[in-house]
Amino acid sequence: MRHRAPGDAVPSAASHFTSFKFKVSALVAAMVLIAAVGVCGISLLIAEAQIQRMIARQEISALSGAAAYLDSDLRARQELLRSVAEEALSRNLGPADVQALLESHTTLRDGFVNVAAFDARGDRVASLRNRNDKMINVSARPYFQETLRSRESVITAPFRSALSGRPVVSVTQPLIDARGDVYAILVGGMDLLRPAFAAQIEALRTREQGYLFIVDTEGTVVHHPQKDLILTRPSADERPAIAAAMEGAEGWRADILDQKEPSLVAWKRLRHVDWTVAVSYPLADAFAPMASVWFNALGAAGLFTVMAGVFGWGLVKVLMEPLDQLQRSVEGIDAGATDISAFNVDNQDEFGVLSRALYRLSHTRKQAADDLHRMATTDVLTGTHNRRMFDQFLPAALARARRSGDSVAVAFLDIDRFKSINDTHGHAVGDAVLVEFARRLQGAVRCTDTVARLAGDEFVIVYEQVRGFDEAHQLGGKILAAMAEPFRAGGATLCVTASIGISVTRHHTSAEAIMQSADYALYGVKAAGRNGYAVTAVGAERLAIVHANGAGHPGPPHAMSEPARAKESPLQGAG
Ligand SMILES: Nc1nc2c(ncn2[C@@H]2O[C@H](COP(=O)(O)OP(=O)(O)OP(=O)(O)O)[C@@H](O)[C@H]2O)c(=O)[nH]1
Repeated sequence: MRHRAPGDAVPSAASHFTSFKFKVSALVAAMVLIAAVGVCGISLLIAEAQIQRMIARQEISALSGAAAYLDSDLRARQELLRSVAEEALSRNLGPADVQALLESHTTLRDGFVNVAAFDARGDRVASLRNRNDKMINVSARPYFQETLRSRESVITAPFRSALSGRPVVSVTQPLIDARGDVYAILVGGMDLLRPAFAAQIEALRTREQGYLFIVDTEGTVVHHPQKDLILTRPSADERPAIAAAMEGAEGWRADILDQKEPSLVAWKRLRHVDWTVAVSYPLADAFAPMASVWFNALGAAGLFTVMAGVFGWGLVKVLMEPLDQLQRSVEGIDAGATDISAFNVDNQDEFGVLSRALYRLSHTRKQAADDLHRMATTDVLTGTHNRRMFDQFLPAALARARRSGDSVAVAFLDIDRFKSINDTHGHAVGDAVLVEFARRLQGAVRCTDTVARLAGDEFVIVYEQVRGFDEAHQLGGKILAAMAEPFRAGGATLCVTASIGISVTRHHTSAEAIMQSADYALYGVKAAGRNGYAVTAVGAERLAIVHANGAGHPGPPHAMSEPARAKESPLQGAG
Protein backbone atom coordinates (compact mmCIF):
# COMPACT_ATOMS: atom_id res chain seq x y z
CA MET A 1 0.00 0.00 0.00
CA ARG A 2 1.35 3.42 -0.94
CA HIS A 3 1.29 5.97 1.85
CA ARG A 4 0.51 9.53 0.90
CA ALA A 5 2.91 12.25 1.96
CA PRO A 6 1.34 14.65 4.47
CA GLY A 7 1.22 17.44 1.88
CA ASP A 8 -0.47 15.38 -0.80
CA ALA A 9 -3.89 16.61 -1.74
CA VAL A 10 -6.75 14.30 -0.82
CA PRO A 11 -8.25 13.17 -4.13
CA SER A 12 -11.88 14.23 -4.29
CA ALA A 13 -12.99 10.85 -5.65
CA ALA A 14 -11.10 7.74 -6.57
CA SER A 15 -10.74 7.31 -10.31
CA HIS A 16 -13.11 4.68 -11.70
CA PHE A 17 -10.39 2.22 -12.58
CA THR A 18 -8.47 2.40 -9.32
CA SER A 19 -11.52 2.48 -7.09
CA PHE A 20 -12.22 -0.40 -4.76
CA LYS A 21 -15.64 -0.76 -6.36
CA PHE A 22 -14.09 -1.28 -9.77
CA LYS A 23 -11.58 -3.77 -8.41
CA VAL A 24 -14.25 -5.84 -6.64
CA SER A 25 -16.55 -5.72 -9.67
CA ALA A 26 -13.69 -6.71 -11.95
CA LEU A 27 -12.80 -9.53 -9.57
CA VAL A 28 -16.41 -10.77 -9.52
CA ALA A 29 -16.56 -10.56 -13.32
CA ALA A 30 -13.22 -12.35 -13.67
CA MET A 31 -14.32 -15.12 -11.31
CA VAL A 32 -17.60 -15.54 -13.18
CA LEU A 33 -15.70 -15.61 -16.46
CA ILE A 34 -13.28 -18.22 -15.15
CA ALA A 35 -16.13 -20.27 -13.69
CA ALA A 36 -18.29 -19.98 -16.82
CA VAL A 37 -15.44 -20.74 -19.22
CA GLY A 38 -14.24 -23.51 -16.90
CA VAL A 39 -17.66 -25.17 -16.63
CA CYS A 40 -18.40 -24.70 -20.33
CA GLY A 41 -14.91 -25.84 -21.32
CA ILE A 42 -14.96 -28.96 -19.17
CA SER A 43 -18.52 -29.84 -20.25
CA LEU A 44 -17.67 -29.35 -23.90
CA LEU A 45 -14.44 -31.34 -23.60
CA ILE A 46 -16.38 -34.19 -21.99
CA ALA A 47 -19.01 -33.87 -24.71
CA GLU A 48 -16.26 -33.91 -27.36
CA ALA A 49 -14.74 -37.06 -25.87
CA GLN A 50 -18.16 -38.73 -25.87
CA ILE A 51 -18.82 -37.63 -29.44
CA GLN A 52 -15.38 -38.96 -30.37
CA ARG A 53 -16.21 -42.37 -28.88
CA MET A 54 -19.60 -42.32 -30.57
CA ILE A 55 -18.08 -41.52 -33.96
CA ALA A 56 -15.46 -44.22 -33.44
CA ARG A 57 -18.16 -46.79 -32.60
CA GLN A 58 -20.16 -45.74 -35.65
CA GLU A 59 -17.09 -46.00 -37.85
CA ILE A 60 -16.15 -49.42 -36.53
CA SER A 61 -19.66 -50.68 -37.05
CA ALA A 62 -19.64 -49.31 -40.62
CA LEU A 63 -16.21 -50.88 -41.17
CA SER A 64 -17.50 -54.24 -39.87
CA GLY A 65 -20.16 -54.10 -42.56
CA ALA A 66 -17.57 -53.19 -45.19
CA ALA A 67 -15.23 -55.98 -44.03
CA ALA A 68 -18.07 -58.51 -44.17
CA TYR A 69 -18.95 -57.33 -47.65
CA LEU A 70 -15.34 -57.60 -48.85
CA ASP A 71 -15.05 -61.04 -47.26
CA SER A 72 -18.12 -62.30 -49.04
CA ASP A 73 -17.08 -60.61 -52.28
CA LEU A 74 -13.69 -62.35 -52.26
CA ARG A 75 -15.32 -65.61 -51.31
CA ALA A 76 -17.73 -65.25 -54.24
CA ARG A 77 -14.80 -64.80 -56.62
CA GLN A 78 -13.15 -67.90 -55.18
CA GLU A 79 -16.44 -69.72 -55.64
CA LEU A 80 -16.52 -68.57 -59.25
CA LEU A 81 -13.12 -70.12 -59.96
CA ARG A 82 -14.02 -73.20 -57.92
CA SER A 83 -17.11 -73.76 -60.07
CA VAL A 84 -14.89 -73.63 -63.18
CA ALA A 85 -12.50 -76.14 -61.60
CA GLU A 86 -15.39 -78.46 -60.70
CA GLU A 87 -16.70 -78.30 -64.25
CA ALA A 88 -13.25 -79.16 -65.64
CA LEU A 89 -13.06 -82.14 -63.29
CA SER A 90 -16.54 -83.31 -64.15
CA ARG A 91 -15.79 -83.06 -67.86
CA ASN A 92 -12.39 -84.66 -67.38
CA LEU A 93 -10.63 -81.81 -69.19
CA GLY A 94 -6.90 -81.38 -69.53
CA PRO A 95 -4.48 -78.40 -69.94
CA ALA A 96 -5.31 -78.11 -73.64
CA ASP A 97 -9.00 -77.51 -72.86
CA VAL A 98 -8.50 -74.75 -70.32
CA GLN A 99 -8.53 -71.81 -72.77
CA ALA A 100 -11.89 -72.92 -74.16
CA LEU A 101 -13.19 -73.59 -70.67
CA LEU A 102 -12.32 -70.07 -69.55
CA GLU A 103 -13.86 -68.48 -72.59
CA SER A 104 -17.07 -70.43 -72.01
CA HIS A 105 -17.48 -68.80 -68.56
CA THR A 106 -18.48 -65.24 -69.38
CA THR A 107 -19.16 -64.42 -65.74
CA LEU A 108 -15.42 -64.65 -65.15
CA ARG A 109 -15.05 -61.36 -66.99
CA ASP A 110 -17.33 -59.72 -64.41
CA GLY A 111 -15.34 -61.03 -61.46
CA PHE A 112 -11.82 -60.59 -62.75
CA VAL A 113 -9.88 -58.30 -65.00
CA ASN A 114 -8.29 -61.46 -66.39
CA VAL A 115 -8.13 -65.14 -65.59
CA ALA A 116 -5.01 -67.00 -66.70
CA ALA A 117 -4.12 -70.68 -66.31
CA PHE A 118 -0.64 -72.00 -65.65
CA ASP A 119 0.44 -75.62 -65.91
CA ALA A 120 2.20 -77.48 -63.12
CA ARG A 121 5.56 -76.10 -64.32
CA GLY A 122 4.31 -72.53 -64.08
CA ASP A 123 3.99 -71.83 -67.78
CA ARG A 124 0.95 -69.96 -68.97
CA VAL A 125 -1.37 -72.26 -70.86
CA ALA A 126 -4.47 -70.01 -71.21
CA SER A 127 -5.57 -66.42 -70.81
CA LEU A 128 -9.14 -65.22 -70.81
CA ARG A 129 -8.34 -61.68 -71.89
CA ASN A 130 -6.08 -62.65 -74.82
CA ARG A 131 -5.01 -66.13 -75.66
CA ASN A 132 -1.94 -64.70 -77.34
CA ASP A 133 -0.74 -62.93 -74.24
CA LYS A 134 3.02 -63.13 -73.80
CA MET A 135 4.28 -66.36 -72.34
CA ILE A 136 5.34 -66.09 -68.79
CA ASN A 137 6.29 -68.51 -66.02
CA VAL A 138 5.02 -68.00 -62.46
CA SER A 139 6.58 -71.08 -60.86
CA ALA A 140 8.62 -68.85 -58.56
CA ARG A 141 5.61 -66.89 -57.35
CA PRO A 142 4.66 -67.71 -53.74
CA TYR A 143 0.97 -67.91 -54.53
CA PHE A 144 1.70 -70.49 -57.28
CA GLN A 145 3.80 -72.58 -54.95
CA GLU A 146 1.29 -72.21 -52.13
CA THR A 147 -1.63 -73.31 -54.32
CA LEU A 148 0.40 -76.21 -55.70
CA ARG A 149 1.36 -77.29 -52.22
CA SER A 150 -2.02 -76.81 -50.51
CA ARG A 151 -4.19 -77.74 -53.51
CA GLU A 152 -6.49 -75.01 -52.19
CA SER A 153 -7.61 -71.65 -53.48
CA VAL A 154 -5.36 -68.79 -52.33
CA ILE A 155 -5.96 -65.05 -52.27
CA THR A 156 -2.61 -63.46 -52.95
CA ALA A 157 -0.93 -60.47 -51.43
CA PRO A 158 -1.10 -57.50 -53.76
CA PHE A 159 1.60 -57.53 -56.38
CA ARG A 160 2.41 -56.01 -59.74
CA SER A 161 1.08 -58.17 -62.53
CA ALA A 162 3.72 -59.56 -64.88
CA LEU A 163 1.11 -59.55 -67.62
CA SER A 164 -0.51 -56.12 -67.24
CA GLY A 165 2.12 -54.37 -65.16
CA ARG A 166 -0.69 -53.09 -62.93
CA PRO A 167 -1.18 -53.66 -59.21
CA VAL A 168 -3.39 -56.68 -58.68
CA VAL A 169 -4.63 -59.11 -56.13
CA SER A 170 -5.19 -62.59 -57.49
CA VAL A 171 -7.36 -65.49 -56.53
CA THR A 172 -5.98 -68.95 -57.43
CA GLN A 173 -7.75 -72.20 -58.00
CA PRO A 174 -6.01 -75.53 -58.70
CA LEU A 175 -7.40 -77.68 -61.55
CA ILE A 176 -7.21 -81.30 -60.47
CA ASP A 177 -7.63 -84.22 -62.83
CA ALA A 178 -9.36 -87.51 -62.17
CA ARG A 179 -6.15 -89.00 -60.77
CA GLY A 180 -5.99 -86.26 -58.25
CA ASP A 181 -3.04 -84.43 -59.80
CA VAL A 182 -2.88 -80.67 -60.19
CA TYR A 183 -2.45 -80.12 -63.89
CA ALA A 184 -3.08 -76.37 -63.94
CA ILE A 185 -3.71 -73.42 -61.68
CA LEU A 186 -6.23 -70.72 -62.48
CA VAL A 187 -5.22 -67.25 -61.45
CA GLY A 188 -7.96 -64.59 -61.49
CA GLY A 189 -6.61 -61.07 -61.20
CA MET A 190 -8.39 -58.10 -59.67
CA ASP A 191 -6.94 -54.81 -60.88
CA LEU A 192 -6.55 -52.60 -57.82
CA LEU A 193 -6.52 -49.47 -60.00
CA ARG A 194 -9.56 -50.42 -61.92
CA PRO A 195 -12.30 -47.76 -61.37
CA ALA A 196 -14.88 -50.46 -60.76
CA PHE A 197 -12.85 -51.92 -57.86
CA ALA A 198 -12.20 -48.44 -56.32
CA ALA A 199 -15.88 -47.46 -56.75
CA GLN A 200 -16.94 -50.68 -55.12
CA ILE A 201 -14.80 -49.94 -52.08
CA GLU A 202 -15.66 -46.23 -51.95
CA ALA A 203 -19.32 -47.24 -51.88
CA LEU A 204 -18.63 -48.73 -48.46
CA ARG A 205 -17.94 -45.29 -46.98
CA THR A 206 -20.54 -43.81 -44.69
CA ARG A 207 -19.29 -40.21 -44.57
CA GLU A 208 -18.31 -37.62 -47.10
CA GLN A 209 -15.33 -36.44 -45.08
CA GLY A 210 -12.20 -38.50 -44.64
CA TYR A 211 -11.21 -41.51 -46.73
CA LEU A 212 -11.22 -45.27 -46.64
CA PHE A 213 -8.15 -47.42 -47.22
CA ILE A 214 -7.18 -51.09 -47.13
CA VAL A 215 -3.87 -52.44 -45.99
CA ASP A 216 -2.71 -56.03 -45.54
CA THR A 217 -1.06 -57.42 -42.43
CA GLU A 218 2.37 -56.84 -43.98
CA GLY A 219 1.61 -53.13 -44.29
CA THR A 220 1.20 -53.18 -48.06
CA VAL A 221 -1.43 -50.73 -49.24
CA VAL A 222 -4.21 -52.50 -51.17
CA HIS A 223 -6.52 -49.53 -51.62
CA HIS A 224 -5.94 -45.83 -50.99
CA PRO A 225 -7.33 -42.65 -52.59
CA GLN A 226 -3.71 -41.70 -53.22
CA LYS A 227 -3.08 -44.26 -55.98
CA ASP A 228 0.70 -44.04 -55.91
CA LEU A 229 0.61 -45.51 -52.38
CA ILE A 230 -0.89 -48.78 -53.62
CA LEU A 231 1.59 -51.67 -53.36
CA THR A 232 3.91 -49.51 -51.21
CA ARG A 233 4.67 -50.03 -47.53
CA PRO A 234 4.90 -46.53 -46.06
CA SER A 235 6.65 -46.14 -42.69
CA ALA A 236 4.77 -45.12 -39.55
CA ASP A 237 6.37 -41.67 -39.77
CA GLU A 238 5.22 -41.21 -43.33
CA ARG A 239 1.73 -42.58 -42.85
CA PRO A 240 0.77 -42.85 -39.17
CA ALA A 241 -2.83 -43.62 -40.16
CA ILE A 242 -1.70 -46.76 -42.04
CA ALA A 243 0.56 -47.78 -39.16
CA ALA A 244 -2.33 -47.33 -36.70
CA ALA A 245 -4.57 -49.59 -38.79
CA MET A 246 -2.08 -52.44 -38.28
CA GLU A 247 -2.28 -52.27 -34.48
CA GLY A 248 -4.90 -55.01 -34.11
CA ALA A 249 -7.96 -56.69 -35.46
CA GLU A 250 -10.23 -53.82 -34.56
CA GLY A 251 -9.84 -50.42 -32.90
CA TRP A 252 -9.68 -46.67 -33.18
CA ARG A 253 -7.40 -43.82 -32.28
CA ALA A 254 -8.12 -40.07 -32.21
CA ASP A 255 -4.56 -38.86 -31.82
CA ILE A 256 -3.33 -39.44 -35.35
CA LEU A 257 -1.77 -36.61 -37.30
CA ASP A 258 -2.75 -37.68 -40.80
CA GLN A 259 -1.31 -35.36 -43.45
CA LYS A 260 -0.78 -32.78 -40.66
CA GLU A 261 -4.43 -32.90 -39.73
CA PRO A 262 -5.59 -34.32 -36.39
CA SER A 263 -7.66 -37.32 -37.38
CA LEU A 264 -9.63 -40.20 -35.98
CA VAL A 265 -8.55 -43.53 -37.49
CA ALA A 266 -10.75 -46.65 -37.07
CA TRP A 267 -10.00 -50.06 -38.50
CA LYS A 268 -11.43 -53.57 -38.82
CA ARG A 269 -9.63 -56.68 -40.07
CA LEU A 270 -11.35 -58.96 -42.60
CA ARG A 271 -11.99 -62.60 -41.62
CA HIS A 272 -11.33 -64.30 -44.89
CA VAL A 273 -8.18 -62.50 -45.94
CA ASP A 274 -5.37 -60.70 -44.12
CA TRP A 275 -6.64 -57.30 -45.04
CA THR A 276 -7.65 -54.45 -42.77
CA VAL A 277 -10.19 -51.95 -43.95
CA ALA A 278 -9.76 -48.59 -42.25
CA VAL A 279 -11.06 -45.05 -42.31
CA SER A 280 -9.30 -41.79 -41.53
CA TYR A 281 -11.63 -39.00 -40.48
CA PRO A 282 -10.45 -35.41 -39.76
CA LEU A 283 -11.43 -34.35 -36.25
CA ALA A 284 -12.11 -30.84 -37.49
CA ASP A 285 -14.89 -32.26 -39.63
CA ALA A 286 -16.03 -34.54 -36.85
CA PHE A 287 -16.34 -31.62 -34.47
CA ALA A 288 -17.56 -29.03 -36.94
CA PRO A 289 -20.95 -28.88 -35.15
CA MET A 290 -19.09 -28.38 -31.86
CA ALA A 291 -17.54 -25.14 -33.15
CA SER A 292 -20.88 -23.37 -33.00
CA VAL A 293 -21.54 -24.92 -29.59
CA TRP A 294 -18.19 -23.54 -28.40
CA PHE A 295 -19.02 -20.17 -29.92
CA ASN A 296 -22.42 -20.06 -28.21
CA ALA A 297 -21.00 -21.26 -24.90
CA LEU A 298 -18.23 -18.65 -24.90
CA GLY A 299 -20.73 -15.98 -25.92
CA ALA A 300 -22.96 -16.97 -23.01
CA ALA A 301 -19.94 -16.92 -20.69
CA GLY A 302 -19.10 -13.41 -21.91
CA LEU A 303 -22.68 -12.28 -21.38
CA PHE A 304 -22.70 -13.75 -17.87
CA THR A 305 -19.42 -11.98 -17.17
CA VAL A 306 -20.79 -8.60 -18.23
CA MET A 307 -23.96 -9.17 -16.21
CA ALA A 308 -21.91 -10.25 -13.18
CA GLY A 309 -19.69 -7.17 -13.56
CA VAL A 310 -22.69 -4.81 -13.71
CA PHE A 311 -24.48 -6.63 -10.90
CA GLY A 312 -21.27 -6.70 -8.85
CA TRP A 313 -20.78 -2.98 -9.42
CA GLY A 314 -24.31 -2.21 -8.24
CA LEU A 315 -24.02 -4.51 -5.24
CA VAL A 316 -20.64 -3.15 -4.19
CA LYS A 317 -21.95 0.41 -4.67
CA VAL A 318 -24.78 -0.28 -2.21
CA LEU A 319 -22.52 -2.14 0.23
CA MET A 320 -19.85 0.54 0.04
CA GLU A 321 -22.21 3.45 0.62
CA PRO A 322 -21.13 3.78 4.30
CA LEU A 323 -17.51 3.99 3.13
CA ASP A 324 -18.45 6.68 0.60
CA GLN A 325 -20.18 8.53 3.40
CA LEU A 326 -17.03 8.18 5.48
CA GLN A 327 -14.90 9.44 2.62
CA ARG A 328 -17.13 12.50 2.16
CA SER A 329 -16.92 13.24 5.89
CA VAL A 330 -13.12 12.93 5.89
CA GLU A 331 -12.90 15.18 2.83
CA GLY A 332 -15.19 17.68 4.53
CA ILE A 333 -13.01 17.72 7.62
CA ASP A 334 -9.92 18.00 5.44
CA ALA A 335 -11.55 21.03 3.81
CA GLY A 336 -12.11 22.64 7.19
CA ALA A 337 -15.47 21.38 8.40
CA THR A 338 -15.56 20.99 12.16
CA ASP A 339 -18.64 18.81 12.62
CA ILE A 340 -17.31 15.33 13.29
CA SER A 341 -20.63 13.91 14.49
CA ALA A 342 -21.12 12.25 11.08
CA PHE A 343 -18.50 9.71 12.17
CA ASN A 344 -20.51 8.72 15.25
CA VAL A 345 -22.74 6.12 13.56
CA ASP A 346 -24.59 3.09 14.94
CA ASN A 347 -23.60 0.55 12.23
CA GLN A 348 -22.32 -2.67 13.75
CA ASP A 349 -20.36 -3.70 10.66
CA GLU A 350 -16.67 -3.00 9.90
CA PHE A 351 -17.54 0.39 8.44
CA GLY A 352 -19.29 1.35 11.66
CA VAL A 353 -16.27 0.27 13.71
CA LEU A 354 -13.95 2.21 11.41
CA SER A 355 -16.23 5.24 11.48
CA ARG A 356 -16.40 5.29 15.28
CA ALA A 357 -12.61 4.86 15.50
CA LEU A 358 -12.31 7.87 13.20
CA TYR A 359 -14.77 9.74 15.38
CA ARG A 360 -12.65 9.09 18.48
CA LEU A 361 -9.50 10.04 16.60
CA SER A 362 -11.04 13.23 15.23
CA HIS A 363 -12.44 14.10 18.63
CA THR A 364 -9.01 13.75 20.26
CA ARG A 365 -7.42 15.65 17.40
CA LYS A 366 -10.02 18.41 17.64
CA GLN A 367 -9.52 18.71 21.38
CA ALA A 368 -5.76 18.90 20.91
CA ALA A 369 -6.20 21.53 18.21
CA ASP A 370 -8.60 23.49 20.42
CA ASP A 371 -6.16 23.28 23.33
CA LEU A 372 -3.34 24.39 21.11
CA HIS A 373 -5.39 27.25 19.77
CA ARG A 374 -6.47 28.28 23.26
CA MET A 375 -2.89 28.13 24.53
CA ALA A 376 -1.72 30.15 21.58
CA THR A 377 -4.36 32.85 21.96
CA THR A 378 -5.01 32.94 25.71
CA ASP A 379 -3.09 34.60 28.49
CA VAL A 380 -2.16 31.78 30.82
CA LEU A 381 -2.41 33.80 34.03
CA THR A 382 -5.66 35.69 33.57
CA GLY A 383 -7.48 33.63 30.98
CA THR A 384 -8.09 36.65 28.77
CA HIS A 385 -6.85 36.79 25.17
CA ASN A 386 -3.13 37.36 24.78
CA ARG A 387 -1.17 39.77 22.63
CA ARG A 388 -0.98 37.34 19.69
CA MET A 389 -4.76 37.03 19.62
CA PHE A 390 -5.16 40.78 20.02
CA ASP A 391 -2.78 41.46 17.11
CA GLN A 392 -4.98 39.30 14.90
CA PHE A 393 -8.26 40.49 16.29
CA LEU A 394 -7.80 44.29 16.14
CA PRO A 395 -7.16 44.57 12.38
CA ALA A 396 -10.10 42.26 11.77
CA ALA A 397 -12.37 44.39 13.98
CA LEU A 398 -11.22 47.56 12.20
CA ALA A 399 -11.91 45.96 8.81
CA ARG A 400 -15.40 44.97 9.97
CA ALA A 401 -16.00 48.54 11.18
CA ARG A 402 -14.84 49.93 7.88
CA ARG A 403 -17.31 47.73 6.04
CA SER A 404 -20.23 48.48 8.37
CA GLY A 405 -19.42 52.18 8.87
CA ASP A 406 -19.42 51.74 12.67
CA SER A 407 -16.78 53.10 15.02
CA VAL A 408 -14.40 51.02 17.12
CA ALA A 409 -12.98 52.11 20.44
CA VAL A 410 -9.76 50.74 21.93
CA ALA A 411 -9.13 51.14 25.66
CA PHE A 412 -5.50 50.83 26.75
CA LEU A 413 -5.25 50.11 30.51
CA ASP A 414 -2.33 50.07 32.89
CA ILE A 415 -2.63 49.30 36.61
CA ASP A 416 -1.36 52.21 38.62
CA ARG A 417 1.86 51.62 40.50
CA PHE A 418 1.62 47.91 40.15
CA LYS A 419 5.33 47.58 40.85
CA SER A 420 4.80 48.72 44.40
CA ILE A 421 2.11 46.00 44.87
CA ASN A 422 4.65 43.45 43.81
CA ASP A 423 7.32 44.98 45.93
CA THR A 424 5.15 45.33 49.00
CA HIS A 425 3.07 42.15 48.94
CA GLY A 426 5.07 39.88 46.76
CA HIS A 427 4.70 38.51 43.21
CA ALA A 428 1.99 36.01 44.09
CA VAL A 429 -0.28 38.79 45.38
CA GLY A 430 0.60 40.77 42.25
CA ASP A 431 -0.53 37.77 40.14
CA ALA A 432 -3.74 37.49 42.10
CA VAL A 433 -4.40 41.20 41.53
CA LEU A 434 -3.84 40.72 37.81
CA VAL A 435 -6.30 37.80 37.75
CA GLU A 436 -8.95 39.75 39.68
CA PHE A 437 -8.37 42.84 37.56
CA ALA A 438 -8.93 40.80 34.40
CA ARG A 439 -12.05 39.21 35.89
CA ARG A 440 -13.55 42.62 36.70
CA LEU A 441 -12.66 43.89 33.25
CA GLN A 442 -14.47 40.96 31.66
CA GLY A 443 -17.47 41.75 33.84
CA ALA A 444 -17.47 45.39 32.83
CA VAL A 445 -17.70 44.82 29.09
CA ARG A 446 -20.28 43.33 26.77
CA CYS A 447 -19.77 39.82 25.49
CA THR A 448 -19.08 41.26 22.07
CA ASP A 449 -16.15 43.30 23.42
CA THR A 450 -12.73 41.74 23.61
CA VAL A 451 -10.37 41.89 26.57
CA ALA A 452 -6.67 41.03 26.16
CA ARG A 453 -3.61 41.27 28.36
CA LEU A 454 -0.75 42.67 26.36
CA ALA A 455 2.05 42.31 28.92
CA GLY A 456 2.69 42.81 32.66
CA ASP A 457 -0.07 45.03 34.00
CA GLU A 458 -1.15 46.32 30.59
CA PHE A 459 -4.57 45.34 29.26
CA VAL A 460 -6.50 46.36 26.23
CA ILE A 461 -10.21 46.26 25.37
CA VAL A 462 -11.64 46.45 21.86
CA TYR A 463 -15.20 47.79 21.68
CA GLU A 464 -17.03 47.30 18.43
CA GLN A 465 -20.05 49.30 17.21
CA VAL A 466 -19.35 52.30 19.47
CA ARG A 467 -21.73 55.14 18.78
CA GLY A 468 -19.41 58.05 19.73
CA PHE A 469 -17.53 59.86 22.43
CA ASP A 470 -20.39 59.75 24.90
CA GLU A 471 -20.45 56.01 24.83
CA ALA A 472 -16.64 55.94 25.13
CA HIS A 473 -16.98 58.02 28.28
CA GLN A 474 -19.53 55.58 29.65
CA LEU A 475 -17.19 52.68 28.95
CA GLY A 476 -14.31 54.39 30.78
CA GLY A 477 -16.59 55.13 33.73
CA LYS A 478 -17.72 51.52 33.85
CA ILE A 479 -14.16 50.28 34.14
CA LEU A 480 -13.34 52.72 36.89
CA ALA A 481 -16.50 51.69 38.71
CA ALA A 482 -15.58 48.04 38.34
CA MET A 483 -12.27 48.66 40.05
CA ALA A 484 -13.76 50.76 42.89
CA GLU A 485 -14.25 47.79 45.19
CA PRO A 486 -11.05 46.91 47.09
CA PHE A 487 -9.13 43.86 45.88
CA ARG A 488 -8.63 40.95 48.26
CA ALA A 489 -5.51 39.05 47.42
CA GLY A 490 -3.21 36.91 49.52
CA GLY A 491 -4.85 38.07 52.75
CA ALA A 492 -4.34 41.73 51.88
CA THR A 493 -7.02 44.21 50.94
CA LEU A 494 -5.79 46.55 48.29
CA CYS A 495 -7.12 49.54 46.55
CA VAL A 496 -6.22 48.99 42.92
CA THR A 497 -6.69 51.71 40.36
CA ALA A 498 -5.93 51.91 36.71
CA SER A 499 -5.25 54.51 34.10
CA ILE A 500 -7.20 54.11 30.85
CA GLY A 501 -6.60 55.71 27.47
CA ILE A 502 -9.57 55.31 25.11
CA SER A 503 -9.33 56.13 21.44
CA VAL A 504 -12.26 56.07 19.06
CA THR A 505 -11.68 55.33 15.36
CA ARG A 506 -12.42 57.43 12.41
CA HIS A 507 -12.59 56.03 8.90
CA HIS A 508 -9.64 54.02 7.61
CA THR A 509 -7.86 53.87 10.92
CA SER A 510 -5.00 51.43 11.12
CA ALA A 511 -4.31 49.20 14.12
CA GLU A 512 -1.02 51.01 14.77
CA ALA A 513 -2.69 54.41 14.63
CA ILE A 514 -5.46 53.60 17.09
CA MET A 515 -3.02 51.89 19.47
CA GLN A 516 -0.74 54.92 19.38
CA SER A 517 -3.70 57.15 19.99
CA ALA A 518 -4.93 55.04 22.95
CA ASP A 519 -1.39 54.87 24.33
CA TYR A 520 -1.17 58.59 24.03
CA ALA A 521 -4.41 59.00 25.96
CA LEU A 522 -3.16 56.57 28.61
CA TYR A 523 0.03 58.53 28.92
CA GLY A 524 -2.04 61.66 29.39
CA VAL A 525 -3.98 60.07 32.27
CA LYS A 526 -0.78 58.84 33.90
CA ALA A 527 0.69 62.30 33.55
CA ALA A 528 -2.45 63.84 34.98
CA GLY A 529 -2.20 61.76 38.17
CA ARG A 530 -3.53 58.27 37.22
CA ASN A 531 -6.85 56.58 38.33
CA GLY A 532 -8.90 57.93 35.51
CA TYR A 533 -9.54 57.72 31.84
CA ALA A 534 -9.07 59.91 28.84
CA VAL A 535 -11.05 59.74 25.61
CA THR A 536 -9.64 60.84 22.30
CA ALA A 537 -9.99 60.09 18.63
CA VAL A 538 -7.33 59.06 16.20
CA GLY A 539 -5.58 62.26 15.04
CA ALA A 540 -7.39 64.50 17.62
CA GLU A 541 -5.34 67.17 19.30
CA ARG A 542 -7.08 67.26 22.65
CA LEU A 543 -7.72 64.79 25.47
CA ALA A 544 -10.81 64.62 27.65
CA ILE A 545 -9.41 63.31 30.93
CA VAL A 546 -11.78 62.09 33.63
CA HIS A 547 -10.47 61.13 37.05
CA ALA A 548 -12.22 58.58 39.23
CA ASN A 549 -14.06 59.73 42.28
CA GLY A 550 -11.73 59.02 45.15
CA ALA A 551 -14.46 58.77 47.76
CA GLY A 552 -14.57 55.38 49.45
CA HIS A 553 -11.11 54.38 48.27
CA PRO A 554 -8.91 52.98 50.97
CA GLY A 555 -6.23 55.56 50.26
CA PRO A 556 -2.59 55.07 49.28
CA PRO A 557 -0.93 53.62 47.47
CA HIS A 558 -3.55 54.74 44.92
CA ALA A 559 -5.53 57.35 46.78
CA MET A 560 -7.08 59.91 44.48
CA SER A 561 -5.47 63.29 44.73
CA GLU A 562 -8.69 65.14 43.93
CA PRO A 563 -12.35 64.39 43.29
CA ALA A 564 -13.25 63.06 39.91
CA ARG A 565 -13.65 65.78 37.38
CA ALA A 566 -13.39 66.23 33.71
CA LYS A 567 -10.40 68.19 32.69
CA GLU A 568 -9.58 69.37 29.19
CA SER A 569 -5.87 69.07 28.48
CA PRO A 570 -4.17 70.20 25.35
CA LEU A 571 -2.51 67.27 23.73
CA GLN A 572 0.84 68.89 23.74
CA GLY A 573 0.30 69.59 27.48
CA ALA A 574 -0.43 65.92 28.08
CA GLY A 575 2.76 65.05 26.28
N1 LIG B 1 3.09 39.84 39.70
C1 LIG B 1 3.43 40.09 38.44
N2 LIG B 1 4.09 41.19 38.12
C2 LIG B 1 4.41 41.46 36.85
C3 LIG B 1 4.03 40.58 35.84
N3 LIG B 1 4.46 41.09 34.64
C4 LIG B 1 5.06 42.26 34.90
N4 LIG B 1 5.04 42.50 36.26
C5 LIG B 1 5.54 43.64 36.96
O1 LIG B 1 4.64 44.68 36.78
C6 LIG B 1 5.31 45.88 36.95
C7 LIG B 1 4.83 46.87 35.94
O2 LIG B 1 5.24 48.14 36.39
P1 LIG B 1 5.09 49.39 35.47
O3 LIG B 1 3.79 49.36 34.76
O4 LIG B 1 6.29 49.59 34.69
O5 LIG B 1 5.04 50.53 36.56
P2 LIG B 1 3.98 50.78 37.63
O6 LIG B 1 4.54 50.37 38.91
O7 LIG B 1 2.69 50.09 37.33
O8 LIG B 1 3.81 52.29 37.58
P3 LIG B 1 2.89 53.08 36.60
O9 LIG B 1 2.56 52.23 35.48
O10 LIG B 1 3.64 54.24 36.21
O11 LIG B 1 1.71 53.40 37.39
C8 LIG B 1 6.78 45.52 36.88
O12 LIG B 1 7.36 45.61 38.20
C9 LIG B 1 6.83 44.08 36.40
O13 LIG B 1 7.91 43.37 37.02
C10 LIG B 1 3.34 39.39 36.19
O14 LIG B 1 2.97 38.55 35.40
N5 LIG B 1 3.07 39.20 37.51
